[in-house]
Amino acid sequence: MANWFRGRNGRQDDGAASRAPVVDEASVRTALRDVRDPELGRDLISLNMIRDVRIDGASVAVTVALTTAGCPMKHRISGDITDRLKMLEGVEDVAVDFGEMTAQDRQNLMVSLHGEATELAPAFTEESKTRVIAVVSGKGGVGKSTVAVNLAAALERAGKSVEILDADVYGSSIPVMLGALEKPNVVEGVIFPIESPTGLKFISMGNFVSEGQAIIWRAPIVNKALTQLMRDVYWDEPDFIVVDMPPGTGDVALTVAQMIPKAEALVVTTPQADAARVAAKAGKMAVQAHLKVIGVVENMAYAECPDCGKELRIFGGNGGESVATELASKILGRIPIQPDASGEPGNALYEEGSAPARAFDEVAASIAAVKVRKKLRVL
Ligand SMILES: Nc1ncnc2c1ncn2[C@@H]1O[C@H](COP(=O)(O)OP(=O)(O)OP(=O)(O)O)[C@@H](O)[C@H]1O
Repeated sequence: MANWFRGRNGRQDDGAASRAPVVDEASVRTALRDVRDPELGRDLISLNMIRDVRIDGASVAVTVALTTAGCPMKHRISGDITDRLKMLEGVEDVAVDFGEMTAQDRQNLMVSLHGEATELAPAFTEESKTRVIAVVSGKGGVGKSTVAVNLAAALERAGKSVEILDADVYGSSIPVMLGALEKPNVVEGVIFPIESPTGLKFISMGNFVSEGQAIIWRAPIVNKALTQLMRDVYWDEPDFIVVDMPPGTGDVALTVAQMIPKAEALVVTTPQADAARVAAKAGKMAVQAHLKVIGVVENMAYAECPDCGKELRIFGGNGGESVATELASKILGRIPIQPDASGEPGNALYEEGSAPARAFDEVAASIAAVKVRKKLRVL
């Protein structure tokens, strides 16, 4: 504990007798609830990382127990603590010391992050407040992934916390769409969602394989991998998890639907009759797996005439209406064709206020307005 009271400015206590504290320990601990571990996403107090608080006059020193002594986030944590504690009235110097968690501490931490050894992470259980929106489609290429990421962004704009699970293992496009191709952090067997440049958190099998590498696993292996994503990823029990489902009515889509019976299916179609026919089938499969169909999104519904602003129905058909009727559901949104915001890596999100973004805001508002009855957590 040498250098105990050394602040960021490097000033050191000269060993003088202790002085009357300007704050008490409870205020320091309350303030530290605002400081999050950048990797684990929770505050340092609830993670039980603050081990010691010492106050001497205007100097405060804290000891932080890290999951591993070589934690690369050390400096950031130290800076965040210093900044926060210096906001307390009277505090002039802050010193941050680091220690390491014991094996038992780490075990306790994992249980608190991850729940007991249940089949799926707490967010996917019936008792959790998290609503799971499974975005399904019949045909590939109708814009299912585009809808998934833009819906997630719209829910965030509406003030909700959101994470994305890319379950479209064979065609995972979310990492490219969000411009985040890095591998996820794995701490003590827990996988942490990746944060895209815009702040959307997601996890995708695409981040575990090298870019361009095709996934050729057979269905049982894929099912196992998906189970792992729903069990071993640290889903922070956000308000919503948006799942980009595999297209169609195949084995993998069915298994995912069966694994999360509390999920609500959002069916994506384009106006064309062939897309609508298979989209309705995919919706029925979701119903068979006991998912509730929450609504239909008609993507590429029209293009806006640049001169007169009128709707130009480029594709014939009224796919959205027919899917909604067949599934006894309703259309939550019609998304216009707007090619210039899409297609480029990291550029799949429509700009806030643009016509498609506004259409997604309406979809998000309708979904957020649904009242869901959840089971009580069994203690
Ligand atoms: N409203 C839209 N306007 C213009 N282009 C769009 C729109 N929606 C999607 N697209 C484009 O269509 C293509 C397919 O979209 P996307 O990848 O979202 O479809 P998907 O149904 O998820 O496909 P897959 O099942 O093959 O993954 C992409 O290039 C995307 O940018």
